[in-house]
Amino acid sequence: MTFSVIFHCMDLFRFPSSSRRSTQSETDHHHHQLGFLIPRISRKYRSLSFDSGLRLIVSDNQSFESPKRLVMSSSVPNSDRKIVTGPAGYILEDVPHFSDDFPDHPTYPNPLQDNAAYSVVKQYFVDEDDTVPQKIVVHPDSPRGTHFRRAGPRQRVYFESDDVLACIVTCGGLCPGLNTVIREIVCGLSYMYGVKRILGIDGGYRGFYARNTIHLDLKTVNDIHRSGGTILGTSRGGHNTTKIVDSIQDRGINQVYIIGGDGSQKGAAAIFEEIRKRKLKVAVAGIPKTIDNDIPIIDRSFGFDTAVEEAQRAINAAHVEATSFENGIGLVKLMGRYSGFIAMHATLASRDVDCCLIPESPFFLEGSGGLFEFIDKRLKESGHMVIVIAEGAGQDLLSESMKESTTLKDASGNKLLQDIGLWISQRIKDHFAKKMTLTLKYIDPTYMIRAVPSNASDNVCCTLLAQSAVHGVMAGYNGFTVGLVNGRHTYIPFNRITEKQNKVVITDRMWARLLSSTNQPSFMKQADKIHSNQLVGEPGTMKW
Ligand SMILES: Nc1ncnc2c1ncn2[C@@H]1O[C@H](COP(=O)(O)OP(=O)(O)OP(=O)(O)O)[C@@H](O)[C@H]1O
Ligand SMILES: O=P(O)(O)OC[C@H]1O[C@](O)(CO)[C@@H](O)[C@@H]1O
Ligand SMILES: [Mg+2]
Repeated sequence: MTFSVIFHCMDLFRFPSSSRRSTQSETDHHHHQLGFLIPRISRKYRSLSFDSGLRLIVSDNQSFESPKRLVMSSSVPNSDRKIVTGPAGYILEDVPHFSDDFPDHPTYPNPLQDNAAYSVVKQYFVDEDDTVPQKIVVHPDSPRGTHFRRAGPRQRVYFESDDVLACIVTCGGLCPGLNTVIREIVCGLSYMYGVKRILGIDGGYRGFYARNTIHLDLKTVNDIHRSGGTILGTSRGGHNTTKIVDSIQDRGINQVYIIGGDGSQKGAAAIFEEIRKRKLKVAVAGIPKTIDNDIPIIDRSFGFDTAVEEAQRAINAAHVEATSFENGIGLVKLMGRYSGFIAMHATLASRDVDCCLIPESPFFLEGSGGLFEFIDKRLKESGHMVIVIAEGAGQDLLSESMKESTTLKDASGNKLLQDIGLWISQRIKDHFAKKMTLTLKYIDPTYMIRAVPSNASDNVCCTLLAQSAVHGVMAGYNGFTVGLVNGRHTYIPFNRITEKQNKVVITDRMWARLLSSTNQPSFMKQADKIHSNQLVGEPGTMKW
């Protein structure tokens, strides 16, 4: 149920859910019906709660001449989506802010202004109106489209250093850089904002209510960025929103930093909604983490660059094995439960891969246009072959062959995969057994790739993400995931991060680049080709 809100000057009018714009007389009529003043707050937004639980947040610096339309949704869990429109189709998908719920919340000068390291920077604080466009490839008459609030420090903060009790939790699968993000949240809070009380949550979400906390300070995190994994431990499952928020409330925690993938960010959104319902002055910030790069909107997730770089070692080994034997095949399985970004980018980086198989691009084995036909052709051409397959690819073929219909799930509800690498290796060996001498070596570096420390580029990425999260929380922003959008750090509403999974779009130019680098066929049957043409959707968020 969405209410269109037309407001003029200092008043707010609520109209029945319709997108029509009201005439002045109707507006006057509604004004009398809803005639109420909205408490002024110290920011551009003022909030108003109706008994229906709907909360509308409007910006009040509107002049009569330039009425804006604010579309709000009262559907849970995004009860306070803040969408502001502007000229030429400008849309800001803003994030919640402390002042939305606590209009009289005190603010303090940002201690950074007295910090020697930052005082030399001319324009260190981010301007209130700085926003970042989601789409940067535009035409002269394109509408300006969706923007997100730019990350960074603001002039005023909503926490006094000694009042802060922050906690950090890591959830889901491992990813290079987890420890760097933990380290830089601790360093950012300590060095930039003088915060001394920071807790680690032990073992993922369940640690909130089932474990003691871990003390974090500059000393304990000093060199953790050199190790893979997470010093806090992680887990899947165990997200009990009530128990988690009870623990946050009982412990007096007022800042929660959640480092995790798409599942964790959904968990963060649920925690934020519960905190809001309880009217707790607690900030919740998500730092997106996934080796699969399956989180939408952001340019890429931290750890992805390291994972692609690490995958090169396995692909190179596969290439050495394949070229050392007659009709040698080196087959490498990489991570990618639902999204094939690692396999795609590792293949493009290597230039030695003859065939890349990902979950988003269906393939079949037997018959004309199938994988076996292509292997036969490639071995005849060059006598060796390297195949890279994402662990989520071909699961349908495997389930069919094993006559398995039930899909097992992990504690978080993610699909538990069969080992496609082992299965397809056996199928290839069986198929060519009577046709030619073939030597196939199967390499599975999946966990090796995600358990390593982050490389230099990801370390910088982790540092800036962590600092942006700290700046945002201290500035009173709430219920956001921090993320790089077109090279700029932004605060993204949870609902945008959790609305879908980022997948390789096989009608995108990037996939075409891959096909032209491996010269593999599309492996699509005619029916799939028609279906995929219908799939032409948003280009993937990979900005290449
Ligand atoms: N829809 C959801 N609502 C609340 N909590 C969730 C939801 N989905 C997942 N979670 C919780 O978030 C945590 C992490 O989820 P999950 O295991 O899916 O990993 P992830 O965060 O997606 O990371 P990765 O994909 O990198 O493994 C788990 O504790 C899980 O219980
Ligand atoms: O960590 P687990 O439970 O073995 O799950 C492995 C999955 O986690 C990921 O590493 C991240 O989601 C996937 O690439 C992989 O399929
Ligand atoms: Mg996930």
